[in-house]
Amino acid sequence: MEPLIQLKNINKSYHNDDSETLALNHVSLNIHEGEFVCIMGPSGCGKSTLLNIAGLLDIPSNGEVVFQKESVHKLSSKKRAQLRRENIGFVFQSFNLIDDLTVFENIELPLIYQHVSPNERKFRVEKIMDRLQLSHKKKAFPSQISGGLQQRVAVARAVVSRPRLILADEPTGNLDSERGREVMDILTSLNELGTTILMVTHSTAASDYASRIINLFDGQIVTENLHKGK
Ligand SMILES: Nc1ncnc2c1ncn2[C@@H]1O[C@H](COP(=O)(O)OP(=O)(O)OP(=O)(O)O)[C@@H](O)[C@H]1O
Repeated sequence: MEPLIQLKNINKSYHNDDSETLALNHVSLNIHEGEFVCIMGPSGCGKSTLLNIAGLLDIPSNGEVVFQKESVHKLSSKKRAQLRRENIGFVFQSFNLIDDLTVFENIELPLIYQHVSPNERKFRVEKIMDRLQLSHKKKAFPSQISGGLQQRVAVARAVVSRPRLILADEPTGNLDSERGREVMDILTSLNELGTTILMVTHSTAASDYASRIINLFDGQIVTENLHKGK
């Protein structure tokens, strides 16, 4: 079976003034539909850069990204954005919630992009708010709720449209262990229904949920392990 995402010999450098940082160095990686892959490694080793490239938010300096058989560098940025919107849900550290939309409206947004009917939108948003214990905050604005609640809103928004792929950067980072487990349980149940998950974390409690763990060091993949029992 064709992988959902193929990264072929990717390099990514950032140029600032007269310095250059090689954030990814000859990275090749295939992610298959239905996998739950975790990327780990020390701060600055290139994890977020890898996630941004796999999520079609950024393009590599060299190498090729193939997403659902489409060679991404051949696509216009508009087509790339469309592919992203239709297929990928993001749970990122900066929650990117929209300040002047309520919790309900933030979660509803991906469904509006997908032209889901208002009744179905209400049903799905209420269901996920209930699951993540957010219902009592549905009319609040992001600035009125804690960082942990904002993170759960970001998770709800990422999963409500049932994307084919979820990219998560430290999805449990701002949460206590019980709330963290709730988020991981949701990601796991989506994965069991076929959603592919690519997650970056420092937390071994979170990485325990993955079926494959990839360790990055200094922009390179150093080890890849299939998780026991998965
Ligand atoms: N926009 C940028 N401009 C310049 N350098 C950058 C930029 N983004 C990342 N870098 C550099 O690229 C390298 C990889 O960064 P990246 O954020 O991908 O690492 P990371 O493993 O996700 O780190 P962390 O765990 O701290 O989030 C680092 O040296 C970082 O300083």
